[in-house]
This record gives sequence, C-alpha cells and structure tokens, in this order.
Amino acid sequence: MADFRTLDDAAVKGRRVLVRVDLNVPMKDGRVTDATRIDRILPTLRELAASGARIGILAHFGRPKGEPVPEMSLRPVVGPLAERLGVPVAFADDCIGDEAEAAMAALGDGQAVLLENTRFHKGEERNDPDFVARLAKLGEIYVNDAFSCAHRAHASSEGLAHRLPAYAGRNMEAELKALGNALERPERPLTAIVGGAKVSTKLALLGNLVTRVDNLIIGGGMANTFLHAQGIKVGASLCEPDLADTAREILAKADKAGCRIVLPTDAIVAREFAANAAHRAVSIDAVADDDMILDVGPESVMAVNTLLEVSKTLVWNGPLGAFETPPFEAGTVAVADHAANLCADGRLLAVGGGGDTVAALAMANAADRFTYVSTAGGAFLEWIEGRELPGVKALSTTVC
Ligand SMILES: Nc1ncnc2c1ncn2[C@@H]1O[C@H](COP(=O)(O)OP(=O)(O)OP(=O)(O)O)[C@@H](O)[C@H]1O
Ligand SMILES: O=C(O)[C@H](O)COP(=O)(O)O
Repeated sequence: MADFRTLDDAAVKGRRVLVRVDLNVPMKDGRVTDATRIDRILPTLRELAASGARIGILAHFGRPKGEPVPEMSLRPVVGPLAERLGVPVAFADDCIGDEAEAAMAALGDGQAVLLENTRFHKGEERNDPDFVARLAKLGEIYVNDAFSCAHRAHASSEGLAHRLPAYAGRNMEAELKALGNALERPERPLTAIVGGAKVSTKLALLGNLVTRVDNLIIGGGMANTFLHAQGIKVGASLCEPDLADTAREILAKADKAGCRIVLPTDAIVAREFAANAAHRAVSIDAVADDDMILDVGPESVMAVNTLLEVSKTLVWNGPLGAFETPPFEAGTVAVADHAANLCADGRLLAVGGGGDTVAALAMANAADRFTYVSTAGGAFLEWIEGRELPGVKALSTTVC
C-alpha cells in the first residue's frame, strides 16, 4: 500500500479542510437511487466534524466537459448527504471564487459546505495550475477520500495534493486495504466481467486486463463495440465504431495471452428504451437495424454462470444490461445472484466495483454476499491492472 499520511496525522481543529469525495452517485429524476458512495465517506466527514474541522466538500457529478450544466449540479445530493451525516450541510453554487470563499469563511468548527461540481470548470480535468491555486485558496489542509476518482489526475483529485498538506481519508484507506487483502494474490482461474456504458474510457483498459486474467466476460454497452468489430450487426445499440480497431487489437492480445474472451451469444432487444418496452430475445446475429441491445440473453447468462462455477476469483465492473430500466436488469441480476451464491458457499471470491455496479448488486441482493464491494469502477479496473493511480501517488509524494 502507498505510504501516505492519514487522518491520524492531521491536526484539523478550527482549520479549513478540503475533502475530495466521490458523489457521482446513481440518480434518477433528481433523486439518489443508491447511496453507497455517500455512506462510504461518512466516517471521514464525521471524524473531521468531531475534530472541529471546517469542511469544504469537493466532488464532481457526470461529465459536463468544463461547462455548468444544471442537470449535473450537486445540489440534489445535499439533502441525502446531510440526512445520512446527521448534521446540516450548506451548499455553494461554485467551487471557486467569491461564493466559495464566502461559504468557507462562514463555517464554524465542525460545520460543512458542499461546493458545486468541480467539473463545471475546464481547469478541473486539465489539472490546470491556476484552477488548482483557486481551489487551494479555500483550504489549509487537503484530504482525499475518493479512491474511485484516484485514476483521474484532475485538479481536485491530484493537483491539490501538491499544494496543501495532504492526507488520505478513511474510505481511501479502507478501499486500498480491502482490495489488497482480497486480490493481491488471486486464486485462479481469475475471471473478470466488464460491462456498463463508459465504453470510450474503459475499453482501452481491457488491453492490459487480458494479460492479467484467465477469462474476460464482456457485456453491457461495452460488448456492442466488440461485436461490431467482429462484423456483427448491433442495430441502434450503444456502440463506438471508432474504437473497432482497438477492440480487434484487444481480442488479438487476449488470444496471444491465453485469455478467453466471452461475448454475448444472444441478447434482449427493444425498439424503445423505456420501462417495460416491448422486447424479445434474439440470437446475437439476428439484431435488426432498429433494435437496441439492452441486456444479455438467457443463453449468455447460462454461459457466464457456467464459467463462474469453474472460476476461483471474480472481479466485476459494469452491469450486463441497462439494469435501471425493467426488464433489462434480468441478466445482471441472474449473474449477480449466482456469483453471490458461489461466494456464500466459499467456492468463489467475488469483488464488484463501480457506482452503478454497486447499485445493480444491491438490486440483486448480492452485495452483502460478495467478498467485497468497492465504490470504484474505472479506478478499480486500473488498480487491478497494477497501474499507479495518480490520486494515490500524489498523496505519497506530497511535500509540504
Ligand atoms: N446494453 C446497454 N445499453 C445501454 N446502456 C447500458 C447497457 N448495459 C449497461 N448499460 C448502462 O451502463 C451504465 C453503467 O456503466 P458504468 O460503466 O458507468 O458502470 P459503473 O459501475 O457505474 O462504473 P463507474 O463507477 O466507472 O462509472 C448503467 O447506467 C447501465 O444502464
Ligand atoms: O464513477 C466513477 O467511476 C468516478 O466517479 C469517476 O467518474 P469518471 O469516469 O467520469 O471520471
């Protein structure tokens, strides 16, 4: 584990502490649908509040690309956060500038303010030194509790650690410890399931993953680009044709590395992406031009579950279908339940991670039966690949 300072080493009473957390929580119609990421940061926030810190909470939501996008405001998260924390949390409409500075100045010991989405500024993702300086002006101490954002070298997740005395929060510590314990020397066969919708940012990661795992099951929106790359028609499904070459390279690399790739052989398709839309199961080579693949089909579920029976370790990021919209949760739920049963029987060590993956595991009542559930998705995948995560590295190299 990285050698970093923790809250045990920080003297925070009466001091302005900037805490980077991950509030990129699953949301539907402006309501938080899974609060796992909120629950995991409570120990840090409670400890800081009890120690008399004046807490400025930094977080992002969605991918607004450096512009204020009202639908990606963090305001709807204030209520659930305050409720779970058990104390009021103020809100500032900007994370830098006069409003943010005034909000921080107004805090008493033990009080907290949530600052608006850091990604509303281009400087966040660019890790722009001027933007980092404007954030740093708000605090005297920096705590990074967002393991799930540690793969991003952004201003609030990396840059700040070089500007302020930096510490790991309790969630950051706990995630690194739990993942290390579960997966440092995984028993084989090691199987990974990667699904979900963040195709452009996660597909490239699979090139390394295939050299580390014995089996890679690809589902969700991620599978469609691979199917397309193999000349299979995916109709109106989520697909990134520009990444077809990358997908083919990954398949070739997997072949060379002896990693078995499992793609869906059938799918649940619909012509409308809506709850209870008319849908049907089709063979993967029978997807029509106006069909959307929204879940894996029953034959694919059976193949995945059979492979899990002969696996010793499972790592899973990304749901196998659009699980928030019934009935397209069926594939994800069936596989999650089977993995959880194998895990409960001691036949499989199963670790799942990711904002929506956690919600999907909870929907399947599988989360409690998994060995460990991480809040991290992309960061989890990069950690499994053995990459150094910039947000973690910055904590261990800080000079103050
Ligand atoms: N076939 C599909 N078509 C469209 N969307 C899909 C499909 N399969 C899965 N999804 C969507 O993928 C989303 C989750 O993907 P994502 O990659 O963000 O996973 P995650 O667990 O949240 O990981 P991270 O924490 O990195 O975001 C869900 O909203 C789900 O509806
Ligand atoms: O959901 C996540 O995995 C983290 O919040 C990071 O989000 P990002 O993939 O948009 O950087």
